[in-house]
Amino acid sequence: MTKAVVLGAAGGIGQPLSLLLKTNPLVKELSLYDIVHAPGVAVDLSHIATPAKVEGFLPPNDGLKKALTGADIVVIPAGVPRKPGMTRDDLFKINAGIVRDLATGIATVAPKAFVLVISNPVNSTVPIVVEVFKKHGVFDPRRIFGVTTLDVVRASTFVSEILGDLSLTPSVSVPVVGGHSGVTIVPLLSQSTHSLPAGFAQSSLEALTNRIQFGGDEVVKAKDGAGSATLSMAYAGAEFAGKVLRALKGEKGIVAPSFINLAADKTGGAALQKELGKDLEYFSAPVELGPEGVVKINGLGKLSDYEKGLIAAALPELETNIDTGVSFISPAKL
Ligand SMILES: NC(=O)c1ccc[n+]([C@@H]2O[C@H](COP(=O)([O-])OP(=O)(O)OC[C@H]3O[C@@H](n4cnc5c(N)ncnc54)[C@H](O)[C@@H]3O)[C@@H](O)[C@H]2O)c1
Ligand SMILES: O=C(O)C[C@H](O)C(=O)O
Repeated sequence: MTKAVVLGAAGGIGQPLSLLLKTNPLVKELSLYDIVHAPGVAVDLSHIATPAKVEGFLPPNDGLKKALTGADIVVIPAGVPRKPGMTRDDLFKINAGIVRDLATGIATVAPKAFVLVISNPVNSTVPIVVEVFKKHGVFDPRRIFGVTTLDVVRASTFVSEILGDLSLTPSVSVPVVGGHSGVTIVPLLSQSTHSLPAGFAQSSLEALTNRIQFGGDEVVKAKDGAGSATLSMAYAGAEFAGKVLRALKGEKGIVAPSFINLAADKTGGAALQKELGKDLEYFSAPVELGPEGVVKINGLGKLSDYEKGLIAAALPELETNIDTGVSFISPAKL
């Protein structure tokens, strides 16, 4: 009986993500929690003819506790989205407290659940969840994930557009590593399953890289004050959750990039830190998933000189973002 929980389920991401989870045959129970509207969203979804039993909860009467009881996987899209002119870091003031409180609930009620963090800024909110779990003595680095799948989805789409054939998109795979904001998003286009056209200019490569790094801004601008990516994020979140669920069921060899604590695989994490030349505690890298979460952190593979430069440019901002998250919960550590 696999139980999935969405925290922030009535929001722009939460609703379509809950819809997609309701259609996933591996989900047998789906609990929706939000500070508003979750019971209504749950009743609506409950009429869909798929196996998952859906329930919705609000904060009163121990709603969070009831939603989380027995959870196997918890996805968190709770929090405020960007408006034009804002960076993801501008969301920290509000979202840090939201994520801390929800993480406290998970650490108390469902400490063994897989936690998938969507709320921005991911580079800081994941360390917040980890520090909360450490404080409760229930931290398992293999089970806490920052969802960076939207960057991978964008990279596949944009490369397919350049190749002039969107039908290729499902098979185009580009590793995207680092973190989830601006220059910390590092697409490794030299490792794309589908090569860019012969003679693709360096200036075009830089423009494509920039588009992947700032794809979120493209949506924020187009929505013109009405928020950020919701539908593409719901798709990406359901993709990643689907992989975690398949791994949980015992399927082997599933690999997906995710922003994780590098203690999840001590050997792979140390090797990655060596490659980076920096003892970062967190990084988004391709990880192999298993029934207990992260099995193996893969290295970066062969990088072009341009990609080496992108990684070097990402490291200082990543380090600052991580410190911001850690010190929000554990100021004495820094
Ligand atoms: N990781 C990514 O790639 C990615 C992509 C897109 C958006 N995001 C982030 O996801 C978050 C949500 O975006 P959105 O567009 O769905 O926003 P939204 O405002 O539409 O929805 C957020 C939901 O969270 C709920 N919420 C607020 N505080 C809560 C709490 N304490 N407990 C439970 N629910 C609470 C709100 O009521 C709302 O329903 C934002 O922080 C956004 O930046 C991340
Ligand atoms: O850009 C944002 O603020 C939302 C999200 O992180 C995205 O990449 O679309």
